[in-house]
Amino acid sequence: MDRIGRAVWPWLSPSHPCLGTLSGAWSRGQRGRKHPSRWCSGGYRLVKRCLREEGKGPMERHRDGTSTLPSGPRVRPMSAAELRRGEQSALHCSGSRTLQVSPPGGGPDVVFRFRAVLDGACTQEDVFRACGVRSLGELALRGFPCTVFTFGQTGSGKTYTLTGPPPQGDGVPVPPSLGGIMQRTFAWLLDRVQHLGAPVTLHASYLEIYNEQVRDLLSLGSPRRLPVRWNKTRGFYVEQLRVVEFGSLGALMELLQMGLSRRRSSAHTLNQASSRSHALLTLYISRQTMSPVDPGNPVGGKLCFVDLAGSEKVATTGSRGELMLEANSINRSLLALGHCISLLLDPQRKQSHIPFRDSKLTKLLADSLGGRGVTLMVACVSPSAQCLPETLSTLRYASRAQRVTTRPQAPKSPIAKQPQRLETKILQLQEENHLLRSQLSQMNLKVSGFSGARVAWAQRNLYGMLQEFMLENERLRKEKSQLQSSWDLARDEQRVLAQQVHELERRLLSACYLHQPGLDPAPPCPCVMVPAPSCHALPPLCSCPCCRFCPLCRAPLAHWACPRRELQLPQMFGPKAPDGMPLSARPPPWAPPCSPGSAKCPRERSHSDWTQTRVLAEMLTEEEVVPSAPPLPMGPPNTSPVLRGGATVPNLARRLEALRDQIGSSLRRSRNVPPRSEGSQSPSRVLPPC
Ligand SMILES: Nc1ncnc2c1ncn2[C@@H]1O[C@H](COP(=O)(O)OP(=O)(O)OP(=O)(O)O)[C@@H](O)[C@H]1O
Repeated sequence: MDRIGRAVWPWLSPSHPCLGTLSGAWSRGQRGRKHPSRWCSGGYRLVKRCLREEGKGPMERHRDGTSTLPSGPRVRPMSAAELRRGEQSALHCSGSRTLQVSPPGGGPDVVFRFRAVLDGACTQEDVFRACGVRSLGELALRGFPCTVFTFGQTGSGKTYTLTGPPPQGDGVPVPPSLGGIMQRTFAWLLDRVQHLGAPVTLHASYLEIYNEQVRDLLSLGSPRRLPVRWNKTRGFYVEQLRVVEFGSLGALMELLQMGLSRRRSSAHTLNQASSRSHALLTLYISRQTMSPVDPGNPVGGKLCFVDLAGSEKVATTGSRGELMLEANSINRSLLALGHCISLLLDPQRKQSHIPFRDSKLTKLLADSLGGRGVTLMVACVSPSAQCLPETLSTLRYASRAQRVTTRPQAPKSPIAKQPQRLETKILQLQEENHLLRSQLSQMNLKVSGFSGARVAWAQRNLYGMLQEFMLENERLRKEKSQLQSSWDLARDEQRVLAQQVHELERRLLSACYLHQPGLDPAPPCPCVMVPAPSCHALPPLCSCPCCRFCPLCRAPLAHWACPRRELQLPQMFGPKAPDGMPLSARPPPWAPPCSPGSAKCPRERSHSDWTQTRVLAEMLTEEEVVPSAPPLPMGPPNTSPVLRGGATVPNLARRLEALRDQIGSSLRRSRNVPPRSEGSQSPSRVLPPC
C-alpha cells in the first residue's frame, strides 16, 4: 500500500491559510534496525504523546511497530531579481497536499503528493508552528537527540527559514517578526524551561564545516580548525569544541549572532549572501528528572540546528576561483549526505554499511540520520522555472523521505539498564535449567531401560550400602563417646597429680618442723629395686630417698611398677597391704579419695588402669599436665618431654625429686644419719642382680 496515499497531515486544519498553496516541510526520524522488537517502544509513545500535547496529532504507526513523521516541502516566494528577469513559476499547488511541477515549454507535469505544503505566503511564525519544532524541543527536554536541518538549492531560503534574513550590518539583530525557526525555538525553550519546575542546565556550541574543515564559531580567538574524533560512547564528536553555558534568551541570541557574523558567506549570481559552509548550532539540555524511580538522574538531550550550504551549478552561479573550490567542496559533502540518505531510505540496503565517514558533514550528522534521535528536515525549493532541475531533485528527495520509518529510542538511565542485566541473568538461568532438565531426562531414560532383575539388584545394593553407612555412623558415635570419657579421666588424673605435689610440699614442711637432732636413725629402706626399662617410665611411688636410684645403673627408679618391689614389700607390710588390698591393685597414694555416689571409686582401679589413663591423658591433652615419668637419666639437663602441639611438659617430676631430697635430708638431720655417698651400698640392698 502506498504510504503517501494513506498519509495525512495532521498539523494543519482545513482552514489553514497555507492549504491550497505550494509549501511544506518534511521530516524523518532515525533509521530502523534489524530487530525492531528489541527496541524500546517508549520512544514512540513519548513522541506520540508529545505531538498530542502540542495539538498536532499523532504520528502514523505501522503494524511492524515503526512510525512515520509528517513531512512536506516549503517554497519561498519569487525574489525581486527573479521577477525582474521575468522568470516564470513552475510550481503549482493543487489541493492541500499535491504539488504540481509544470516545466516551461509544455513538457509533462510531475505531481508530488505530500502531507501538506507551505508556500511563500506563510510567515515565519506559520512555519515554526507548522513544522513541529516544539515537539522536537519537548523530546529534547526528555533526553532525545533531535535535529532540524534544511536542505535545498542555493538561494532557496534555507538560512532564511532557520535564522531569518541575513543581518544588514554588524550587531544589527534580525527583527523578531522575521526571526526563523531557531530564534523562535530559543524563546519557546527558555520559556518552557522556566515552567518546568526542575533545574535545567543549557549549553550551546556553534561550528561550521568549511572546505571539509571544522571551525569553532564560538572560539575565544579567531575560528580555528578542530579535529573530528570517534569513540564508542560518544560516536563522532568535535574535539576541543567550545561549549558555552547560557541562562537567558539574550545570551543565546548573542551566541547566535556571534556565529552568524563569523560564518563564511559570499555573493554569487543566485544569492547575494550565500553561505559557503554548513553550520551546526547545538543546544545541550541537561535536566534533573523528578521521576520517583530514578530521582535526580540528569537527562541529557540535545537539539541541533543544521543550516546546510546549498547545492549549486557552477555554471549557473558563475563561481570562479575560491568560490568554485567552495562550491566543489559543498557539492561533494552534499553528495555524500545524499548517498547516506539514499542508503537509509532503501529497505533492501538499509542494513548494509552506511558510509558516514565519507565527509565531515555525514560524520557529524550520523547520529541524527542513523542513530536514536528524531530529525526534522525542511526541504526548501525555489519556484523559479530557471531552477527547475534542482527543485525536482530536492522534491524527489523529499518525496522519498516520506517513506522513512522512524523508531525513536527512549534514553536509558543506569537504573533502566538494570532490568536488562536481570533479563540476561534470567536467560542464563533458564539455559541452566534446560540443561539440568535434559540431564535428568537422560538419567530417567537409563533407569527405565533397566530390567526388573537389575532394578532389584540395584535396590539391594543400595540398601546394603545404606546399612553399612548406618553401622559406620554408629561405630563412629561410640568411638567419640569413648574418647570423651578418656578425656574426662585424663583431666581427673591431672587434678590428682596436682594434689600429689601439694601433699609432698606439705610433707616437706612437716619434716622440717619435726627435725629433732639426737633421735635414732631410721631403718634402711627395705624396698630394693631392680632397674628395668619399664621402671624408668613410671613414677616413683615411694618417697624414701634411698629408693631414688637403681643400685646397678644408678638411674632414677620408678619402682612402684617393678615386680621386685612387691617381693620386698611384704617384708614390711606382710603379703597384703594394711588395708587388705593387693599391692598390684593398690592405687597410688596421691589418688583422689572415693567420692560418695561416684560410679567407680578411683581407689578400686588397678595399676594398669591408672597407667593407661595417664598415657592416654598425655596423648590427648595439649594443656599442662603432671609428668608421668621421672627426668630422663641420659638426656640433657633441661630436656623435657614435649606434648603434641609442641607444648613442653612442665617438669613437675623434678620438683617432686627436689622435694623428696629436701624431705630426706631433713629426716637424716633429725635422725643424725650421715649423708649417703654415691658408692656406698646398704647391706639390705645386696640382692640378686636384675
Ligand atoms: N520565505 C521567504 N520570504 C522572503 N524572502 C525569502 C524567503 N526565503 C528566502 N528569502 C530570501 O531569499 C534569499 C536567499 O535566501 P537564503 O540565503 O536563505 O538562501 P539559502 O538557501 O540559504 O542560500 P545559500 O545556500 O546560498 O546560503 C535571501 O535574500 C532571503 O531573504
